[in-house]
Amino acid sequence: MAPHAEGIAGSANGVGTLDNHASKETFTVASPSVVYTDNEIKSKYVYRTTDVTAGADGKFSVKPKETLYDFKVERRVPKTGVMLVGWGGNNGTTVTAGILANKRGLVWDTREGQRASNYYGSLVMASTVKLGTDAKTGKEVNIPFHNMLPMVHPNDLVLGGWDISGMNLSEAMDRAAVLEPTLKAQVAKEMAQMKPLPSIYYPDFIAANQEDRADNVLPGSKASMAHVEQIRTDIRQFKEQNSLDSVIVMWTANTERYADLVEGVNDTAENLLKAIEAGHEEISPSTIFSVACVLEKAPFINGSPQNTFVPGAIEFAEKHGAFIGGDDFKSGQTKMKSALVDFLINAGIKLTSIASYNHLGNNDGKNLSSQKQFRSKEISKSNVVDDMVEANSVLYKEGEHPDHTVVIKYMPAVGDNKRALDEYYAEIFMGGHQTISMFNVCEDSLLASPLIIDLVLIAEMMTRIEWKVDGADKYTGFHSVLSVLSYMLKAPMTPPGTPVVNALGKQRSALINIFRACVGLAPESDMTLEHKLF
Ligand SMILES: NC(=O)c1ccc[n+]([C@@H]2O[C@H](COP(=O)([O-])OP(=O)(O)OC[C@H]3O[C@@H](n4cnc5c(N)ncnc54)[C@H](O)[C@@H]3O)[C@@H](O)[C@H]2O)c1
Ligand SMILES: O=P([O-])([O-])O[C@@H]1[C@@H](O)[C@H](O)[C@@H](O)[C@H](O)[C@@H]1O
Repeated sequence: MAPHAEGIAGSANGVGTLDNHASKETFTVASPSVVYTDNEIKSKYVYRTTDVTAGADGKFSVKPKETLYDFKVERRVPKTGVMLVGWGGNNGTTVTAGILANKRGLVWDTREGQRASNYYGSLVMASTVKLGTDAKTGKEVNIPFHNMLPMVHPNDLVLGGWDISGMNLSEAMDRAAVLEPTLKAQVAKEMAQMKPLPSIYYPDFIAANQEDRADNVLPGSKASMAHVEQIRTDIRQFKEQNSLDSVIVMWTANTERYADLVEGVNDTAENLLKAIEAGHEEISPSTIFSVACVLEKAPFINGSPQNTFVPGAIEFAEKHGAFIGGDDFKSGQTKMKSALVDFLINAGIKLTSIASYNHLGNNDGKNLSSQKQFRSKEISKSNVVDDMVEANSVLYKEGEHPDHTVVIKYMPAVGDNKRALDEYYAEIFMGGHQTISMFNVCEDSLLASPLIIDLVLIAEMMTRIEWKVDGADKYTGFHSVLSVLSYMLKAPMTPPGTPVVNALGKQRSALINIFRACVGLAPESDMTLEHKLF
């Protein structure tokens, strides 16, 4: 039997009892619209939008609209496992060591003195949200985002996964060269017990320079239902061996080339299954994982830029009511871009060119040194400004957009410490120009690992939220494509036909206000009229 993935035991004391660090419910909503039972939080929520209709005269008719929704949140926090595809990589080893260190409260020596475990860079674990204002003092009351709803705590996550490299996680952590030796030494023994499951390897989808790592692969070098069934078995065994209630699967393996969209092959769910059975060359390993996860009802998130979710894969997820999300962690250079572009354009400054260069020396960079894999990344890094540009018809005519170039170079010497150099060039008042140059050293895996945690915690939370229009009989889940994950992703997937939002501020507000709605709270508008109308 294939070696099973030894996860991190989901307990602080290592004897199987789950030290439940789940979010402490630090508030109760006192409202007739919110009902708490032992198992659920039920809320009635008035969703207010504004319908706009363009008249023949070019003027808009604007009509406020109200929809009453019922939300239901399951309060019981499940024992949750995470299976990483690419577990032996820089991100996989770093996030595993990070969770282990946090679970054990490790501190370690560095040249700059002692450092302690934390979850910095995680929106869920290290950012706060405004709950409201103090009824007496009028001061803002802010709470950790993690406490908005009953969420899994990352310390309780059980980790496992697959890798085409059979190296145990301690050796792989050394190979990644991300963490301090004094920290690695404290987790090495436990990580040496963790061995990735053999994975699917179709050489044509990743760079040829990855071949020397591929010593832990399943038989077969192209799509087959046997691969789907093996991944399903792996997920079931992992769940059973660790007594898990749920499993989330995350692709943090190498960037694949784009799959060609071929009618009759990956355009529909039915054709996709047939193409897998026929061993079609255009079915990628990541798409095989997505099909297997859908069949196991394990949410599957793509942290890389390739088009894993071909139309047939999306339709397959929709048909099974399973959750998928992606694409491509938004960790450093692009996260900065989506914030800066949001600021510049919303300040009425006409951005006219963006030059985005970076070089890095990790294995991701090595894989991206191959043109087809780079192309996947170039696409995800380039589309991140589209919605912000299209929203401003004062600055940009129809179809007009800033020049935008993306360059990535592989420079082994810098390892995981990616150097991002950006230039933003803009037109300002009366023919002036503004040039913003930025040199941003991103320790890539230390920026991406907290995003992996956020994606897992939020995706898991979304499996425990249901909704219905008030008066309807049955509750149902959110759409299969979890666009609520967009804040963590460069090329956010949305339900087919719905708009993509890349503006970082809007993405964060959407997530927070959806969580607020689940406990019957109005969106946070920051109007603070209570401080203006008196
Ligand atoms: N800041 C970041 O690190 C960042 C940001 C955005 C996106 N990403 C993406 O995340 C992914 C992982 O990044 P990384 O730095 O950890 O890369 P990495 O190369 O260190 O790790 C990838 C791992 O995937 C394994 N692998 C390749 N194909 C596989 C398969 N079919 N099944 C299982 N394992 C497979 C490799 O052996 C390797 O261990 C890359 O696609 C990268 O583009 C990373
Ligand atoms: O989020 P971000 O820093 O723009 O994106 C990063 C790129 O700049 C880098 O070249 C690539 O190797 C990483 O995988 C990641 O995608």
